[in-house]
Amino acid sequence: MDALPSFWKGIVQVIVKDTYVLIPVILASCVLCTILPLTEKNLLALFVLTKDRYQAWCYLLSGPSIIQDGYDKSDGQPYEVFAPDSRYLFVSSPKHIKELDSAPDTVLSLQAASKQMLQPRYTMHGFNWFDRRGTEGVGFVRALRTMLTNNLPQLLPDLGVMIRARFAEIHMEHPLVSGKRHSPVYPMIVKLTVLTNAFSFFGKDLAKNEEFLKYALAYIEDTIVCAEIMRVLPSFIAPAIGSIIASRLQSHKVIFNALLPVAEERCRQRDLALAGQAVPQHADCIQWIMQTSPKDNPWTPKRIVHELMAIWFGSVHALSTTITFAIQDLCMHSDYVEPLRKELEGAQYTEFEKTSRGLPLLDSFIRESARLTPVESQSTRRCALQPFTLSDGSKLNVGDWACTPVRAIMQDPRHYPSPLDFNGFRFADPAILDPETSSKFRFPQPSPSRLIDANETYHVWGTGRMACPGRYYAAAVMKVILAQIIVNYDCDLVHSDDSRWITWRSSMIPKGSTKVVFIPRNQ
Ligand code: HEM
Repeated sequence: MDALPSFWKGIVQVIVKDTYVLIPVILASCVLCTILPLTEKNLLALFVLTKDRYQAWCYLLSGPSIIQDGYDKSDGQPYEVFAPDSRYLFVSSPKHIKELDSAPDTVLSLQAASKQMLQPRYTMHGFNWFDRRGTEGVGFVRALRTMLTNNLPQLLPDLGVMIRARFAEIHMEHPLVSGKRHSPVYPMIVKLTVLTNAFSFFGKDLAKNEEFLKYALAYIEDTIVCAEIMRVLPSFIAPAIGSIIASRLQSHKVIFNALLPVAEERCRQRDLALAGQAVPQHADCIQWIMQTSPKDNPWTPKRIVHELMAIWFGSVHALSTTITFAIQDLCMHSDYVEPLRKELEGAQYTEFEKTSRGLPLLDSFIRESARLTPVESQSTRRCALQPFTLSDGSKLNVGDWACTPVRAIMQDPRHYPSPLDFNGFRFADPAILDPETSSKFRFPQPSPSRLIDANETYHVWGTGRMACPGRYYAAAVMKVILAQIIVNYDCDLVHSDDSRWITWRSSMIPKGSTKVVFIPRNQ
């Protein structure tokens, strides 16, 4: 809640009050009592219904612990969890996960699950998002997975300079308390991520446009809150309320209107190029999304902007959350700072800027932080568009979701020895450290792995053929931002014992009130 702007805070506070949970349940019980004869069977059915609905609403506030509880009791078998708007079937065995991954997109759909989560009709300027993935092509995967990743060596040096300067500016805005600046770390990192992504996706002109950046940030917050309101409303009233909220939200209109003329100009240049004329070259997401749209039915400027808005949301939220938790881990585990600095101050960083790969110690540190505090406890979401049955007989009805309990799997001692201990170099090869340094740390995994690896026991990026195509970019940006902090500042949490996050559904969101003291090293 701390992470939300004040207008939305009020609304969310009202929604999550216990009364809101109980009133519909009590009213439904009263109605049923009056229309059904009070037999023992009916009373039992009523009790079960009331309990199930109560538990479904509890999921909103206690999702991660409900998912963990189900995992602990399931012994590797699929188990169900109810939310107010969905039934989730959690699967964790490699065999069942493979079955999800192999199901056709017309049966189990990531796109339909994302549509339910983000409510693009109301939050993305009326985006008519198809349930079935690939209906209008999946060019965006190549745009992000290949073109954006290949462009990283051109981006990284500029990003480093820009992040360093902007971080210092934002830092100076924070109040001095007993001679030290107390920085609210989550809002600070969200601002930096917005700037970084705007530069990488849309180029330096839009990244310099303060008004655009302000609304690009507000758009993330508005989307989260508006989509949540839509999801908990009864379906008969949702379209009316949704239209009212959408008409009052400024951010999605401003973003749409800022991107539309750029997309129109790019489409005009595309047509000129097809007619054999010379046109300017561009290397940004607007261009790549346009280029990878279906050849036989190229996207209109409006369709390109809708796609960019969807990618924009996905790119800022998870990225800023993961970086924030990694900074907090850096504060709490300061023994890692020295070897990390050594890695970052040497030739390895120059090589990283040239290739976008490497920095294995920082890579492992971020992977370990995301393992213990993943932004999501639910991954690999697939909404059933048709009934589906797993090999053990577990059924998904139309509208149910299949998913994986990512946090529970990543904290399972069968996959991760000492699962609740933070071992920042857990995923690194001990041989890359000198023996004296390596003796100070533990390397409990049997073999090293990389931050971008998506495998059977690490679902932060999803799994299988739909694993996040933005993860190469995300990993590189996380390294640039953290490198700037590690090299230029000593950092410490102001109240290290306070809780650092809130949960909503299956998400863990850093508290906006958590403060970090960043002391410039050159002071
Ligand atoms: C730490 C940051 C990020 C995390 C944890 C993350 C996580 C995920 C996850 C869990 C999925 C679903 C995969 C599945 O269900 O199998 C996903 C999909 C996706 N992500 Fe990311 N992501 C991150 C950053 C990004 C960034 C920066 C971009 C854009 C540059 C991006 C673009 C996408 C897209 C477009 C999809 C949909 C893929 C498809 O439909 O095939 N993500 N991401």
